[in-house]
Amino acid sequence: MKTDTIAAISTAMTASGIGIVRMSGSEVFTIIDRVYQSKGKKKKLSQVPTHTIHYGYIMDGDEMIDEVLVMVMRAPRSFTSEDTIEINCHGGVYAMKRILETVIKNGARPAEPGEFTKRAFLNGRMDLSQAEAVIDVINAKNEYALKSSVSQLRGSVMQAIKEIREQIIYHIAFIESALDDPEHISLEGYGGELQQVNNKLIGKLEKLIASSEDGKMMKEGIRTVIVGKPNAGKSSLLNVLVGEDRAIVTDIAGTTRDILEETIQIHGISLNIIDTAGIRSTEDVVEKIGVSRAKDYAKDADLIIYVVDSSTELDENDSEIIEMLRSKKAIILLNKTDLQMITSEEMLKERIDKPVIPVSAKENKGIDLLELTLKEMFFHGEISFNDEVYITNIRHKTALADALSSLRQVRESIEMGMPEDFYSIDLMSAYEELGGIIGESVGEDLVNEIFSKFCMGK
Ligand SMILES: Nc1nc2c(c(=O)[nH]1)N(C=O)[C@@H](CNc1ccc(C(=O)N[C@@H](CCC(=O)O)C(=O)O)cc1)CN2
Ligand SMILES: Nc1nc2c(ncn2[C@@H]2O[C@H](COP(=O)(O)OP(=O)(O)OP(=O)(O)O)[C@@H](O)[C@H]2O)c(=O)[nH]1
Ligand SMILES: [K+]
Repeated sequence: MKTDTIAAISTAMTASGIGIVRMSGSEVFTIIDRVYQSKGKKKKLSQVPTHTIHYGYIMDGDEMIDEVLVMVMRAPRSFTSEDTIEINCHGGVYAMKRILETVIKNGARPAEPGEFTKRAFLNGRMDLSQAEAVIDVINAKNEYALKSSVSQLRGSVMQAIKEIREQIIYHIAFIESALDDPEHISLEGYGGELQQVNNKLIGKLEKLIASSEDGKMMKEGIRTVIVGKPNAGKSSLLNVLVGEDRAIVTDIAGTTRDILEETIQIHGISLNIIDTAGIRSTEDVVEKIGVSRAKDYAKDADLIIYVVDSSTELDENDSEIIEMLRSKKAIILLNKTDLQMITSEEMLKERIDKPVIPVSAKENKGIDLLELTLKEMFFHGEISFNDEVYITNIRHKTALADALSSLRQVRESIEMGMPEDFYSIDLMSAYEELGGIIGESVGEDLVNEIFSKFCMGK
């Protein structure tokens, strides 16, 4: 099949050690033969075997642009399943752009964002859930996000969906053939049998949908607000937490309001700590801004970390904060335990049923217990990737929910003793809704929308 040849810079558009210009399509060999020159000037890359690497130069006519290594991958043994060439050049922005320009001048066209992966999908190398995992791998910011997206990339979601669909289609086929041929295939007692299977499938869908809670936390991190009276040690604690994994700390300047979101990693779990410039710079957090302001920030949070100075007494400000915590997931960090204790763990536990962790920001103590508590609170104590499939994609979750309601409809129809063709209508809806996840009979608009969110060159 003839396809036009696409080209893009696949590495970041900043100066770096090495840059990659990638090409895929029917004409890559014609194009590379025009622009590549080997050291001895004899070698034609159209003649070399697949998965080989070649040293040489990229030429724009007589002009040498850069010294490069070129990788050759022949169809169908490539990421896109098409003939693919990757030019590894020096990672200067200008050098990369010049090479891209040259291959375009010689017959390639600029790729759209995500177009390489889109081709991999359209050529059947991966299903839609795997293609979507590619972007999740790129965006993964912690260990669990990476693990769950690589597992999806390797087909875990696709596999789970396919197994469920196979069972559904089997029963649709059975009902249809029995209805076509009532003399030979009896539907006597079939409702009861289908009900059992259907209940199992409902259970599976429910489990997958439930996994999306964990999945979302893994992928996006836990939205966290730190509250506490002035001088409780919030900044000190944040510094200690940040210090846990300094290399992966990121500062993301918020686009709305003056919110600063800082992501910290606690053994692979991301906490997106929402901090406000306003609150930070005010001397008297609780008094001046009031609990109501803190409540505003806490409203959308997945977690509130309440820092208490154990060397002082609890006062009415603490009482207000404690009230605010009741309806939320919250962890109390009892700080400054290196000092003489006035407020104890027990005193807090009497007032509210939330985990209290004694810590000392000064001496860097108690942070491990925080990690365990987080795991318990958000991941039911364990995060395993052995047989578990995590749904991290909202599109998948929506499709699963739609399929679930179709299967519940089947259950109801069986309970009400409706005729069998009613079952097969709803089974078919579930089948199709699940098919959307893996990209079966999805519209072109949806496919375009999904891939348009990818980066350039992917
Ligand atoms: N340079 C480079 N690095 C990359 C990619 C890429 O496209 N280029 N990838 C893009 O995301 C990822 C790797 N994904 C890839 C998937 C399949 C094939 C491939 O050539 N598959 C062949 C050969 C397999 C084999 O020889 O065993 C095949 O499956 O037939 C290459 C990369 C990450 N790193
Ligand atoms: N002894 C001891 N002192 C601590 C500890 N944690 C923080 N401090 C001290 O307490 C004071 C206040 O700490 P901060 O981290 O600035 O407190 P904060 O809650 O951010 O204060 P505001 O920014 O005013 O809200 C500083 O002098 C810290 O050095 C601790 O664990 N032990
Ligand atoms: K301070």
